Amino acid sequence: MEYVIGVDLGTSAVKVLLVDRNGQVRGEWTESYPLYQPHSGYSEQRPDDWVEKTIVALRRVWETAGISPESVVGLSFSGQMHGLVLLDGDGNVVRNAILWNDTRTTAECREIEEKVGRKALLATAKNEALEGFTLPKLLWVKKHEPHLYERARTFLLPKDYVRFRLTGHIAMDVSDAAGTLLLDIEKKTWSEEIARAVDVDLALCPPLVEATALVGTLRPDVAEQTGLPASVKVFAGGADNACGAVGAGILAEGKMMSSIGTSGVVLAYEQSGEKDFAGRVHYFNHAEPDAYYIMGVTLAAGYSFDWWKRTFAEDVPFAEIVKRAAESPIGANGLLFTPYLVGERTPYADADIRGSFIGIDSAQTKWDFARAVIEGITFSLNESVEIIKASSKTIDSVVSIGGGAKSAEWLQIQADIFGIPVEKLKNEQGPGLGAAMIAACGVGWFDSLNQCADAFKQVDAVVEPQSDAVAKYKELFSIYRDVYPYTKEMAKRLKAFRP
Ligand SMILES: Nc1ncnc2c1ncn2[C@@H]1O[C@H](COP(=O)(O)OP(=O)(O)O)[C@@H](O)[C@H]1O
Ligand SMILES: O=C(CO)[C@@H](O)[C@H](O)COP(=O)(O)O
Repeated sequence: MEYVIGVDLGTSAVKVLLVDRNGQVRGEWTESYPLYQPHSGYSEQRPDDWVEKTIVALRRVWETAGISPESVVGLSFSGQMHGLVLLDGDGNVVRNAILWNDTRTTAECREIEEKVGRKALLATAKNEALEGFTLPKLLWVKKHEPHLYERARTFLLPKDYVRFRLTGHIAMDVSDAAGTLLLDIEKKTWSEEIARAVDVDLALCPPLVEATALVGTLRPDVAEQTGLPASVKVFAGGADNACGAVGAGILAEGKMMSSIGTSGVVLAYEQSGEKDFAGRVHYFNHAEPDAYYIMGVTLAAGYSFDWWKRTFAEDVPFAEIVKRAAESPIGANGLLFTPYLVGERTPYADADIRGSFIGIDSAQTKWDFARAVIEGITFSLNESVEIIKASSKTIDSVVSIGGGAKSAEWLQIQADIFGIPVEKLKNEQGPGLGAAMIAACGVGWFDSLNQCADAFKQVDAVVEPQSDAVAKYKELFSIYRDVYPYTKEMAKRLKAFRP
């Protein structure tokens, strides 16, 4: 039996899946790494942590599955998007990576809007200047750490850096490059116009490849460390949301995905790259060549849940917290939560907003708070569902992936808040599966990602919305929506007191 490997470089951990020709997951291994948040709004990771942990996970996955490593024929990647990795001329990392959920770059976003022009930005990059994207981070380093910027010769995104270290080849795939704000989304080339306007040398941009492209094989030293054969074919791979969409079979119009990882994402397939969504949603190239997707992003989805657990119930496992939270009624006995712990993206592009609990009552317990957190995260995702529905897409169901899809109770809350049936897959690791599917097509097992998805995607259950719950959540959602405008100015005034 032959196998392929999908590596998902997430924000909380690297998750490696070993998959056979029938799409059965034969092995899984996860290695976590720290996130550094020295100030409010800052979020960094050490790129070499990603490499070290990926190498450990690649060895452990075949060892624990008890297979011969010689039977692994292909490998590909899915990665957290937008993070800036700067390399010097010798391929060494110049500073810690600045991640997608780092919001220190509001001034740089305004600078991009002013110099490129919002109209030109939306025509070429198809997206607004948001703090999370890569170009504002590049400009921040240029302004605040000029000595480091001068040393930089190339910039990469997180999974591209790991792939470079594993194969020795420098490249960035188009689906991830779409999140830099430097890509001409329709032409799939670096935009000279944007680079010139903000005075960034295009020589910093790496060669572009499709997510499905073969980029090389493993370096001999990496083969030795991982125990895998040096002949393993390595395919570029894509942005985690693009790969999540591949793994969830979002490869045709009318299909939608919700992902609750560290971030929260609601995504829909888009055949054309020529539309104008006026920046209301992110509009990126898919991992499938010549396809696109639109999505809305909640910055702190699983991250809010993580924060709550860390702060109020450290020793209680996630699954147990969800179970206890589900015992609290819909609306958590009158408590509402907004998940703006690190600012927000969709629908409020606001780096200064912070979260709230509204309606605290002496009768509430800590499990009401847990329920409010879970509901608040899902309300935030529902803002994106509403925008996508309004963009004239007919959506019959949503495929749920990510850590948040592990709990049946949370899947029911998603179905009830979205008012749409929610599909649960056998394995919630959509991005890792999508990466494995890219490798499976690359080594010739399938002719197309669509054909591979038909064989690999395994729906475990469909969770139907319950009409009583849908009605109650509709009412709660309208209260939830009022919290942002009422707290916006207060959050700005509190900024001076944040660490
Ligand atoms: N059993 C569970 N039930 C619900 N949510 C969970 C469970 N286990 C983990 N999570 C949530 O999933 C998140 C991790 O999801 P994951 O998709 O692995 O994230 P990432 O890709 O960002 O590393 C955690 O932050 C946590 O909030
Ligand atoms: O910034 C975005 C998408 O624009 C995030 O979705 C990142 O891609 C990180 O994803 P997770 O670690 O939550 O999977």
